[in-house]
Amino acid sequence: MSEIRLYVTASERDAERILAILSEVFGEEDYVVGTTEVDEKRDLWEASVYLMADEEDEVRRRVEEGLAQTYPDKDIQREVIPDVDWIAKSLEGLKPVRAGRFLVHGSHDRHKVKVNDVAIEIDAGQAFGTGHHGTTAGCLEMIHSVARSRPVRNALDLGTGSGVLAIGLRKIRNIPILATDIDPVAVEVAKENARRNGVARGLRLVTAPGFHSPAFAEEGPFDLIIANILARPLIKMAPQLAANLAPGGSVILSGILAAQRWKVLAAYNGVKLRHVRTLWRNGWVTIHLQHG
Ligand SMILES: C[S@@+](CC[C@H](N)C(=O)[O-])C[C@H]1O[C@@H](n2cnc3c(N)ncnc32)[C@H](O)[C@@H]1O
Repeated sequence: MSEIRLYVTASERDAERILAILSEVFGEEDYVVGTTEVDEKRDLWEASVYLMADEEDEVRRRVEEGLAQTYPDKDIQREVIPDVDWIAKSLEGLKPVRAGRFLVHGSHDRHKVKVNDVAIEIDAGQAFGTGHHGTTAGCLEMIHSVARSRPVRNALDLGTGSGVLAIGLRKIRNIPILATDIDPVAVEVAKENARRNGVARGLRLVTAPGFHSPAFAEEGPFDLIIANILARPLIKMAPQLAANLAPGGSVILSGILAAQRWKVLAAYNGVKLRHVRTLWRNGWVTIHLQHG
């Protein structure tokens, strides 16, 4: 189901006030709210709430009621963040992308791989993850740094898409990896990509929504869990994700807009995962958390 952003455009001061109103309206509920700067010179900001499409009428009514007293004339705008957007985004530009030691490239750019590159060959297709999106590149960079600094004996890539992250990790660490996706088409694409990159052995690919598969208990708990999904499902999954993490393990989260990061961090602090590092790429953040 698509995610929706309802937002109001205002000056920085008003956007902060509107954010306070939205925080009051939605309190401890599971909605991500935040402000984003749109145009510094014109002092234009957006205060937003993120929700699932089937909640739109109800959430819009509550936003209207919340703003009625102080901002009765503010226009509530909407943006659809459809799943298909992930694929469209991943098709943007097909030049090779560097992230850490990784070079993600299409088959037409095989000749551009240099000696020290860890090459991941992915052709744009039906699954998200060619390396062009800030979240994928951020995860690859973070995987490189975590794998270098911590013992990682097994890993989970939740929401694997094209398989790019699992393939990258398998290329630098000869460890068992479970990679899952809610979308069976993505799982098939990832299997093909794993074969093409010569890392099919040791990489188990499974179709599963969230943590609903016996594969997690069979392969886990994991020293490293990578999940590049959206902020809201990540927040919901925090307890299950923590339960599948080995003691002292690391988590890499992405798919999070900069304005959403505090809420994600709060959810994960609640399950005893502490913040280690945040990487920023094109308005998206990738977060490294550690158990204990
Ligand atoms: C942003 S893409 C990330 C793909 C790849 N890991 C990357 O970093 O480029 C998110 C992927 O998560 C999958 N996904 C979304 N919700 C999921 C869920 N609840 N459980 C498992 N996979 C999910 C989507 O089908 C999609 O392939």
